[in-house]
Formats: sequence, C-alpha cells, structure tokens
Amino acid sequence: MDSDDDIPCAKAINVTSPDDPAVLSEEVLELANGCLCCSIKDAGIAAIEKLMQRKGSFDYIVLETTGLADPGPIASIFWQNEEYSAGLGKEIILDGVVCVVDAVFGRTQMEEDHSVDGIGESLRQIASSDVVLLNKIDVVQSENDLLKTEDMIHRVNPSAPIYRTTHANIDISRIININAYRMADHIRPSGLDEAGANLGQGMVPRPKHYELRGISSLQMTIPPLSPEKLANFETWIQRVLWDKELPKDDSSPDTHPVQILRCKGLFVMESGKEYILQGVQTMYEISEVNGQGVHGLPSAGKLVLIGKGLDEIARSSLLSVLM
Ligand SMILES: Nc1nc2c(ncn2[C@@H]2O[C@H](COP(=O)(O)OP(=O)(O)OP(=O)(O)O)[C@@H](O)[C@H]2O)c(=O)[nH]1
Repeated sequence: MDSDDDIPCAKAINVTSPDDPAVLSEEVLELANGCLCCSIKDAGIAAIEKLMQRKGSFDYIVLETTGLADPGPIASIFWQNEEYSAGLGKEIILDGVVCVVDAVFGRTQMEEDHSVDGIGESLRQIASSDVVLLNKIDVVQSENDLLKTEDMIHRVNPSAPIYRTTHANIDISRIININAYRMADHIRPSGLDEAGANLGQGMVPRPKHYELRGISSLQMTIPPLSPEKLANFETWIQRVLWDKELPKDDSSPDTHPVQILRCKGLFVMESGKEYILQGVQTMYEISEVNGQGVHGLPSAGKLVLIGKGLDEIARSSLLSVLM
C-alpha cells in the first residue's frame, strides 16, 4: 500500500504464472507514468497485450490494486475494452471485482473512512465489489464482531456475497470465472423477500435503503415489466449515470444530485423474457439473458444501486418509473 500517493491508483500489473519457472512465477510490469487508472487504455491494456504476445494467452489475469485505489474507473476501462478493442485485446474481459476486508480492522476503517468528496477508499472498494472476502477471521475475538462487520459491508453493498476466510483461503470458483458483469444468477431474487414471504405476481416488498458515511444503496424487487416501463427505466438510469441527478418532474422539480458507483439488475418482462443490467461509473449495459426461466419461480426482477444520494426521493423517483 502506498499511503503517500496523491492519486489513488494501481501502480503495476502483476501477472503470476506458476508453470513458468523462467520468470520465477511472477512478472511485474511497471508502467511508465506509474498510474494504471489514468492511462490504462494505452498503457495498462497495451502492457497486458504485450505480455500475451510474448508468452501466449493467459487463463486469467489477477490485477491487484494498491490499498488506496478506486476500482470503479479501472473496471470501467476493462469493460470498455471488451467493446472497443480488437485482436488480442478482445480476449481481455472483465470477470469481477474482489475486495478483501480485514476482519480485525475493517470496521474501524469503514467507520473512519472519509475523503474530500465524502466517499473514502475502503467504502468505495466495498461498493464496487462483486465478492467480498472477510479475511483474518482467526484473529477476531467474537462472532458478534464478525456479524457487525458483515452487517456494515452488507449495508454498503447489499449484492456482494461475503465469504469469511483465513489467509484468504477460498474455493477459487467463488472468485474466478464469476462472470459478474454478464450473469444474472447472483442478482436473481431468491423467491422470498426478507420477511420470508413468497413473492407472488404483483407483490412488491418494500425497497431497502441503506446509508453509511456518504455511501447509500437501494435495493428493490421489481414486478414483471412492460417494454415501455423498461424503456422508461433506461431513460431514468441514463439521466442518473450521465447527468448525476434525478430526472425532474412536476412532483420533484428540484435538482437532486445522485452518483452511482455500481448498479446491477435483473428485469423480468411480462412476456417472460429477462434482461440484465450492469453498470459501473457512467457506463451501463442492458442485455437479454439467454435461457431464461431455468430457475422457474419467482417471476420478479431485482435492482441494486450503490452510490450517493440514493435516498427516499431517489426511491420515489425510481418507483414512479417502474411501478
Ligand atoms: N492470522 C492471520 N494472518 C494473516 C491472514 N491473512 C494474512 N495474514 C498475515 O497478514 C500479513 C499481511 O498480509 P498481506 O497479504 O501482505 O497483506 P496485504 O494487505 O495484501 O499487504 P499489502 O498488499 O502489501 O498492503 C502477513 O503477515 C500475512 O501472513 C489471516 O487470515 N490470518
């Protein structure tokens, strides 16, 4: 961790290859300007492509950022690369963001987290994650401490699974090839809302809203949508992501700033089709899910938004579009 960095960003690409003794299993590429997030399109991805040219393709690339990095811009650049790159670059796809939280100090770090724009790095990292490892549980005194930390992580990011680990020991399938930016399964509602009631057609449990030190999240179950409602939602999310404010209407004429760090959703259409929403920073994608209906019930979608300003007003604005 480089605590004296001015700009929180990754400093190197570290690609490990246990089968390659010639490089002692590890190769580190230092980037010329030392900053991955500002220059990844030309330097970061280009550096990985160069490695791929020299050594052949990789099964998987693990990119470890500094402890101060904001994963959002880095994830969005890799995601953008999927769309715009050609040749070898096309093989570099974004699988997911994993965050390791220290089970001993993590809660204090989250409680004391702050930055100029109100979202400190530890909350940003948790907010942007697809999976969270709560590590060093062997040195935590009580189960209650672990539960409190898990609850805090869940309030910041209600959609990421949290796995307790020691020495980050984890079944690799939980963090590799998770396809977090493509699959709908991890967003799919379980069929029971939090009170344990079955979700029937047209029944919508109350959306859940959490807030912790500037980061808020909004989670809601969504009934089957008409194409028109989905189109309305798309207009809404564009306004929120790109203009960073809620759409104004007669009932809410004032400017209401909103900043989304990560959004995920699964929309079930009245026709039975399913669409998945994925978004990071200002980028989003809504794409049809193939093989819908494999899970049978419930016929309900789900939406998770994580960022700033996602309060009751944001909730009402969203409900007016979706319900
Ligand atoms: N008791 C215990 N120690 C751990 C665990 N995980 C890591 N450690 C120890 O904690 C120390 C720091 O581990 P690192 O993996 O270097 O931590 P890090 O945060 O990645 O460090 P930097 O990336 O260098 O900032 C090492 O001495 C590890 O052996 C754990 O689950 N339990």
